[in-house]
Amino acid sequence: MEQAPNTSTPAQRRTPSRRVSLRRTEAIRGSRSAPRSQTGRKVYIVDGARTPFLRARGEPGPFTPVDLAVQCGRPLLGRQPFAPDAFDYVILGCVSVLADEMNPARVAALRLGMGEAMRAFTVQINCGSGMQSIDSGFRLIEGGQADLILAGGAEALSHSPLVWSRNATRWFGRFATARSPLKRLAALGGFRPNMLKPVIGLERGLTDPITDLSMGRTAEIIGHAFGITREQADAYALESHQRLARAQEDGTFAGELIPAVSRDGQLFEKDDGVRPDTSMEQLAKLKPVFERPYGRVTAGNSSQITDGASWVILASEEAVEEYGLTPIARIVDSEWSALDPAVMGLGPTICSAALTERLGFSREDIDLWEINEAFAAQVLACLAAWTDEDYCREVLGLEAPYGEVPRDRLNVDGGAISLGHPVGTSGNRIVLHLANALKRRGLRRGIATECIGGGQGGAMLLEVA
Ligand SMILES: CC(=O)SCCNC(=O)CCNC(=O)[C@H](O)C(C)(C)COP(=O)(O)OP(=O)(O)OC[C@H]1O[C@@H](n2cnc3c(N)ncnc32)[C@H](O)[C@@H]1OP(=O)(O)O
Repeated sequence: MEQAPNTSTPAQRRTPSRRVSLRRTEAIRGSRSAPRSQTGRKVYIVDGARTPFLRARGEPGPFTPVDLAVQCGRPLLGRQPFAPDAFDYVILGCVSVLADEMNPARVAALRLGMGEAMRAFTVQINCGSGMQSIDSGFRLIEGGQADLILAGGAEALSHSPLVWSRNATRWFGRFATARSPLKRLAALGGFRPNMLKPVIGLERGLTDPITDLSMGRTAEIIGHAFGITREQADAYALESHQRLARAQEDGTFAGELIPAVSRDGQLFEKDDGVRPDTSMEQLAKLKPVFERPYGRVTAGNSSQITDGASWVILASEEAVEEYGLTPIARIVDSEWSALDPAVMGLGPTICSAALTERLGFSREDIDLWEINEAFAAQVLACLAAWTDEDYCREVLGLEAPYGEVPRDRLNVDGGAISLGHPVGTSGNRIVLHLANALKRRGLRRGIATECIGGGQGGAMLLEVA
């Protein structure tokens, strides 16, 4: 394992420089949660659905986060043998909440006709939000406080709010509160054209506020530390597109993907980020985006900026019996970890290893993996870390390397590089897809895991019921 480089971006140079060292991740050992007993009630994933994932194309897309949640939520609720008001809670992950959709969980619940008595809350833990919503529901059912929960993620990155500079906000405030025409005229005099330049919301949102590193830069850091080459990252990205294209062709997403219709009647049936015809040659032509000229992270091997929503229905054993539901998979347990934000992409290595260790499983006991593809270099760095003796000993506290995850067991139907990454949704989608993929392939046990901007990781272990 190489020491990470001490490189700096112009943004970093404005602030005191910060040494980035993987050794600092040792601190994460203190952040693992204490072993939990397995005496809680059983929690099942009984159904779920998502919208097509639609690329953000530089202008607000046809759906807001709540629109998306409603688009796949309505048919999903319609195919259940119970009424929508039978749920105990609606929980929704959403990172970029729109000002006119505050607490989107509750807005979605009401628009879905789940009744005024429906309790609903929104969770935000950056890219972990969609998985956090499932975990929050899991804990409520496990602890006996609920029997049926609708847990989702909804994100419309194309609608990311624009953030104006402080000067502009101050000026808008003064102008809006000026009580007389004279005062309004005076306030108008303070206007400067450069105030119209927004601090773009999405770019800031994809930059860590503590280290001032973009998410792409954090992938470069760990890619460099674990010796991931540009060719390896491109080959991984190519395979992601090929796998998604194959899954789309062979009907893998039937039932999981529900078409969406915009207010002006346009039908969206398929994920539109996939490039079935991309090649190593085309990928090789793309310039590094985050570290020029020698970096390995390009538009071709990064997750795409996308709009999309996903829901899963969680049920207790009692609810399964009462409504005659057919479980897809059981949530066995979950784990969260925290680490240096500059190497946030390694989050999955820590929480997944801690989860299997706590449950008495080894890496070989896991039949399928969904590791959210934030960046190819980031996923590959995680895989390399698990085979690195020093990393496994020093960071994960393991006596031997955690082991290799075979590529044919990982992200078998593509991932965020080909499909897109609506950040508050992806964690939900990978859990739903893992459950379906385990069942379809007749496999037993899987882990869905993801890195989380800000320096965290989340993992959830499922078993086919
Ligand atoms: C915790 C976490 O999960 S962290 C992750 C959070 N998410 C992120 O950080 C998002 C990461 N992704 C990004 O920021 C953006 O996708 C970027 C900056 C990498 C690229 O953005 P854009 O430049 O808008 O990408 P875009 O899709 O337009 O592609 C740029 C070019 O590459 C080309 N391209 C992209 N992918 C491919 C491909 N697979 N094959 C061939 N060409 C490709 C496009 O055609 C385009 O070419 P053009 O300019 O000639 O039209």
